[in-house]
Amino acid sequence: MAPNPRVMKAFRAMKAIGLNEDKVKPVLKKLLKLYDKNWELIEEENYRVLADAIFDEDDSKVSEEKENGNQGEDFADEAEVHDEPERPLKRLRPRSQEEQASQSTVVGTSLRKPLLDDEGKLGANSLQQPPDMMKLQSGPISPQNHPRDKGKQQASPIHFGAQGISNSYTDRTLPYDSDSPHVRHAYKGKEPLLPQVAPREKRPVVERSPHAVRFKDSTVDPDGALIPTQKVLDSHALLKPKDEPYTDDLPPDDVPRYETPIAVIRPDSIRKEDISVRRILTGKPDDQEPPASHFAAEEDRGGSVPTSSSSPRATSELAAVREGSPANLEIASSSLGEESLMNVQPSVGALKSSGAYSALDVGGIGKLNGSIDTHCFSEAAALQLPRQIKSVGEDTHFSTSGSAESNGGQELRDPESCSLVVVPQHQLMFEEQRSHHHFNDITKGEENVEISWLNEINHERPPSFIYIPQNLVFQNANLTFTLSQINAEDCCHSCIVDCLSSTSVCVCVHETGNEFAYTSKGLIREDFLEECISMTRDPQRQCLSYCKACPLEISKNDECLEPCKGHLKRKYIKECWSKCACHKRCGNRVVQQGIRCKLQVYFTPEGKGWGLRTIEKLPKGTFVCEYVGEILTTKELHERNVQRTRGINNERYTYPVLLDAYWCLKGALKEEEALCLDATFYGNVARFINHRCLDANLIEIPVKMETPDHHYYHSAFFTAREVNALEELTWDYGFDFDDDDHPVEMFRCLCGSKFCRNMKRPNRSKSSLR
Ligand SMILES: C[S@@+](CC[C@H](N)C(=O)[O-])C[C@H]1O[C@@H](n2cnc3c(N)ncnc32)[C@H](O)[C@@H]1O
Repeated sequence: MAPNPRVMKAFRAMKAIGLNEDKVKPVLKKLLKLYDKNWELIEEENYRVLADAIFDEDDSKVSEEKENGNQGEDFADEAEVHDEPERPLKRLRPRSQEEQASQSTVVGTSLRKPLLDDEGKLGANSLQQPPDMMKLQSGPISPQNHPRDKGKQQASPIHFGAQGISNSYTDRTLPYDSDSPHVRHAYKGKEPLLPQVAPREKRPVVERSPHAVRFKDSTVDPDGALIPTQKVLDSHALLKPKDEPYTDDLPPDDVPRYETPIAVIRPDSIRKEDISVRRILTGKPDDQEPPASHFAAEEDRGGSVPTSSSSPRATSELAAVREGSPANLEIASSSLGEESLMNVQPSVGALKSSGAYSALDVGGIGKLNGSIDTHCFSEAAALQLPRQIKSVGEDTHFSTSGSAESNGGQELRDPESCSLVVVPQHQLMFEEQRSHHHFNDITKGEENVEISWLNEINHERPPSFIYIPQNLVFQNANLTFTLSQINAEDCCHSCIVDCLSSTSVCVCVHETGNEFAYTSKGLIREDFLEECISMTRDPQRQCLSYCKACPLEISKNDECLEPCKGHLKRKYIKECWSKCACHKRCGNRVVQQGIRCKLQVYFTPEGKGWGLRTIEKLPKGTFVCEYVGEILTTKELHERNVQRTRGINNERYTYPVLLDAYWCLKGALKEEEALCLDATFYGNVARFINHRCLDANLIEIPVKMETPDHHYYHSAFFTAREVNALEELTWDYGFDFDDDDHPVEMFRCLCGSKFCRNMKRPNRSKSSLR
């Protein structure tokens, strides 16, 4: 006779909580008798009464259990079960009573280890639990977190407490009924977090417990969270007597370690009030996300998200990314600081098809083979990635009722629906470490310092560009940095270490009036700086020179060559370089040392887009950064501008810097010598410096280094005054806003300076016009 499916189901439910058939059979028989074969009563609440009865029996009548355990009996025929009424093993009580009972009735019960099923798999919820959690379970269950209080309870993995546990079934275990939406879990001593959401402890079980079993095949936990499960290769490693207590001891060396990753993907049903959601933002304007500062503040409060550096996880992780659908990668962290992170390793393919790929490309992050470490969100905070995890809960049909049997993790395994990237533990650890601190570094590690970016205003992310720390020739620029080109008289030979403190006269200062531009503290000398500032700002002191045939005008290829509009003559700095005898750290080498101050790219609240600010106070004369970009000839620049106006390559452009300080010194420049820098596609952090009319806090000063040719030099920014921490760094682009002939479209100036030259700006007050 075919086995009764209800019996089989009861067995399965009990097996999931570590009760084998031998134990279940006799009790089930009794219950059937007792309830007059009313299966509904037995099946109710995931066989609660059955489990309770077994535990009661277990606790009080060990010997009786043997007697009742008629293992040979066939449950297929329920009619064979005695009709004789018996004392109920456990009465179904009203909830209030049950709660009381569970609070008061604490009996010692040994730990039960989840058993393997027939296939050698662990039960769907057979997650081990670390000792700290076990302890928590030994306390009384409170009405607030009573598992039956739907909407308040938090789910838990199937497990048993480490010490004495309540005799209440709900207190000690939770049968996982794949068909039942009523999954109940007890989590004593914890505030309930979410309805239908796996508890914090559940996800990172493997992470927290080095010897925990790792799972491979995906299944869905009762809360809809995805829990990959693993077929255990060596089941002996896990086959232990059911009642054997858990141990914290590491498994012996001969026990195979299961390195297969575990990951849990949460549906978006997570209540935001219950958790701190660290979300990788979408580009969607309607997606309201907490600002990055919120996250940072949360961490400052000893928040729940540890950094990877402080708590590297003990396992690899796995994540599902739904191809082709925008998604939301989330990190959830509870206020309890329990479960904290989700490491997401979306496939590059999936990212490419979404907005994530371009997001990752910012600062070259995408080069990290698509690995996203969401740890870094304490720093990164607002990096935008597609909504992927959200769709896991909604679109990929992961059952929130947790039907492992019905889903069986199929969605995860289905290449059509999800793209899984399984990252071996060692690799993840490496990538984590590698990417954690660099994830939000817009320089992608190219500078001495990391430069984070932050958008507290909206969901825009920094524009895509390739970060280069030094200028690169685009194509036709005539630049040769040969040593032979550098004359001996342009280099210092008698300086030993630091030219600034050298007793001999450094020849490198010949060009700059026999005075170094720098102080021993690495700042620009006050008088040098003031001279530069006044030559730039003071119209009386401005010295313009005019080319006979201006390269800028020639590059326009107009039929009628326009006269030169004039080029500002400027002071410049000459730094020592490779052919000099001094030390690399010589005081006359500042710009070539690269960025030293703490900077941040941030989204300006005034509507100027992204901007650059300092996050530390900067003294006057501090070198901030160089303007780095592609070195173009003016002709190449003109061609780019034409393309932009025609809508080709018309992304938001930066304003190229003309390297024109010496144009008039050499007579007519050859086409390939008239140079400029364009940071639109390749550039450094200077591309984010916004314009401010006249009283900008940065001044740009030409710096000569490796080439004696005047047509090429470095363009370096120094602070024109002391700049406070968090102040935006600005630079006067030198625009004439009324020049309709400007090669690139002029923006409406929002600099806020009382000297603003943009007469058409909307908020210009009459007083400022006077
Ligand atoms: C070199 S980029 C600076 C970075 C730019 N804000 C961004 O988001 O990438 C120059 C562009 O910034 C904006 N911008 C710079 N200064 C501005 C100002 N004072 N007022 C309004 N927009 C400004 C303009 O859109 C301009 O085209």
